[in-house]
Amino acid sequence: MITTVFGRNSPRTAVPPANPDGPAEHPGMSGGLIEVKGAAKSYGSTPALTGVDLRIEPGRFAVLLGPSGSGKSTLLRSIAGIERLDSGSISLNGTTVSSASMNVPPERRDLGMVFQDYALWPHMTVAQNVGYALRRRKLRSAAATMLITEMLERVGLTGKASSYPPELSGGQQQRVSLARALVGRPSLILFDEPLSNLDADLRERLRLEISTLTRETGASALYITHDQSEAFALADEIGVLREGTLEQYGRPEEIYNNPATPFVARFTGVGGTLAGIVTQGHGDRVTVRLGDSEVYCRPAGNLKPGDEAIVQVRPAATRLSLPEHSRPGQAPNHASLPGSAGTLAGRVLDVAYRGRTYDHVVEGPWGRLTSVSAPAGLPRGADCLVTVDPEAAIAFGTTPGAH
Ligand SMILES: Nc1ncnc2c1ncn2[C@@H]1O[C@H](COP(=O)(O)OP(=O)(O)OP(=O)(O)O)[C@@H](O)[C@H]1O
Repeated sequence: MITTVFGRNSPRTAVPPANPDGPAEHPGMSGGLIEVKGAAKSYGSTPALTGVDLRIEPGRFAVLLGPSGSGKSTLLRSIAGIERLDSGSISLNGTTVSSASMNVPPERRDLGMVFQDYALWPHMTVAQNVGYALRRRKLRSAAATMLITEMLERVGLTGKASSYPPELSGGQQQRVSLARALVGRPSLILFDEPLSNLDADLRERLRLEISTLTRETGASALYITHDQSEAFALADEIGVLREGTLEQYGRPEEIYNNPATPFVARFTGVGGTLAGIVTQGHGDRVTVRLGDSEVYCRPAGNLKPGDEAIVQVRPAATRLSLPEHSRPGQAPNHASLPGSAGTLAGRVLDVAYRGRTYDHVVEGPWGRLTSVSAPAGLPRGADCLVTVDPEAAIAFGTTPGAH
């Protein structure tokens, strides 16, 4: 985490950014093109970004997802102009704004920002905070008042124009911050984990408002979070960062269905990672032996028999059933035929009620799956079968040079 006057960790009374707001030069523009090329940045001997390339098309809502310390804030703050790159460049709408030798200040970048800690002026009213974003527009005060009133209405704060930020709840303060970012119609809006300080219910509601209102303005957006469900709920495109490197950037479906690396798969939701040996390939399927069982998977890259592999199983890829000996009178079920999904015999270690379904933790000689869902709960200790859908079980080679 970073602490600066602009940072997420600054206290509620922090001075807001020099310009957390709207367009200085091109009011009324819609989404801008953002191009990041070879962006690198270290803090002393700690690398934060190690050569990131990223292109966000105009009007797209991009989300950067990554664990703590992966470089999300550094990239966002470099795009904002708050941090300087060591090498590489950033351009907005075709104009270079950051490079090793130059750094256009935030207030000249035609962007708005929403921070985790709101960064509102405590001594200004709500209307003045929002109006701060319009100060460069030299609007007549009646026109500015109209824009501010409209914006406050949009974010559900009609009647709070004369309140001061410390008189508002966290959710209301974040709405003021959103109004301030949107009112000037910048071509780019940056979101620095804006929902992290809010409770679950409010997070959900505000997330929807951020999504809807931002898309209505037509602005491009870059949003950082470590929460995969937030990323998938908001994004047109998701970028997954790890240790200062962008491991993959693409549509949510691409990221989920074709994760480029085991890390991307793990960070976007897996219900288990199982280690085994590839025994067969059938075109776009491989068979992986896990102990005395086999599963059928989609290979990430080229895998051949004998390769060591890990299988990342998406939670939606499993189906739970009782073994034959627990279903008297039923014919044997040879589920483990090539081309069909493999079945793993195991035992229920834990079970949790999740509303419409039950989530089971199932263990066997092949490993452990942590999120096996079923409409009815099996008791702890019960023998069971887990059928794995090959479409959502992805095998990555782990033999050096295997792919
Ligand atoms: N001002 C700073 N001084 C020294 N090191 C820093 C500074 N800011 C970031 N770093 C380091 O740079 C790396 C990337 O940090 P960054 O804050 O960009 O990651 P992040 O993904 O946003 O993490 P978090 O979600 O915890 O804020 C980390 O190793 C971090 O410790």
